[in-house]
Amino acid sequence: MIIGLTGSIASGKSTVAEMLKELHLPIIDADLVARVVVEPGTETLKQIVEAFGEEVLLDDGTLDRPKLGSIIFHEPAARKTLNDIIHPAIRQEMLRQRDELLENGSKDIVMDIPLLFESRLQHFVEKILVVTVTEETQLKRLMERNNLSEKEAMARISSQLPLSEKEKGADAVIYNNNSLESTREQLYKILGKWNVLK
Ligand SMILES: CC(C)(COP(=O)(O)OP(=O)(O)OC[C@H]1O[C@@H](n2cnc3c(N)ncnc32)[C@H](O)[C@@H]1O)[C@@H](O)C(=O)NCCC(=O)NCCS
Ligand SMILES: Nc1ncnc2c1ncn2[C@@H]1O[C@H](COP(=O)(O)OP(=O)(O)OP(=O)(O)O)[C@@H](O)[C@H]1O
Repeated sequence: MIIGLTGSIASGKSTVAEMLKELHLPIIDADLVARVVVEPGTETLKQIVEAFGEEVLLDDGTLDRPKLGSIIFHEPAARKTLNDIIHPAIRQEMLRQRDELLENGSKDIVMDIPLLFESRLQHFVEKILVVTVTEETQLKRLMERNNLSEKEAMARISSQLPLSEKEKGADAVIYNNNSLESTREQLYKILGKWNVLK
């Protein structure tokens, strides 16, 4: 079964992905893929520099992620420009990794895709698992984890569909406001129902 793991920024996808890794399930991580496809020398990085200028590069030629983030999380048009450049490359690499895992005999695969709904990638997966939290918890955890002001954190949260909308499109929802044990319990129950935990 191909499981799409999603949620919104700082809702707890990586936390759940870690729990899935402990169960030895293979994970395809869209955020990680998004880093690989912009490594120096790639066509994608070249296009980003053409669109945003040399100032989004660090001295060593790698992408200045905080700089690009500070542009695209505040400007919808700039975000669209970046998405149009980078998303095709991310999709291609994620599908390549999925096909490789299937060829090597993996039956259950997790695709961790933060923008699964925003990018309309529901057809990539067979089941959608949404990790959700209340808005207050999301804001608090994002500010703490990324050391962001409330304004910067809100800009990032507002760049995505509300979690309440994502919950509606889910096959299963994990409520991640409480302890990690509670989250793990919910996860195991869902995997059991889907026959992933035998
Ligand atoms: C803007 C960039 C350089 C900022 O890098 P940074 O290291 O600060 O953040 P990171 O990549 O770890 O992303 C953190 C979270 O931000 C959110 N996010 C990232 N990009 C976007 C976007 N284009 N739109 C909305 N939310 C986004 C996601 O929830 C993601 O999990 C980077 O996020 C990026 O390249 N974004 C475009 C690629 C993308 O859409 N990635 C999301 C997964 S496909
Ligand atoms: N149940 C929990 N209790 C306390 N802290 C938690 C819990 N779940 C996650 N966190 C913390 O909240 C923050 C966000 O979680 P995590 O990094 O898993 O989110 P994410 O959805 O993967 O975010 P992103 O989309 O930005 O990658 C992290 O600092 C994490 O340690």
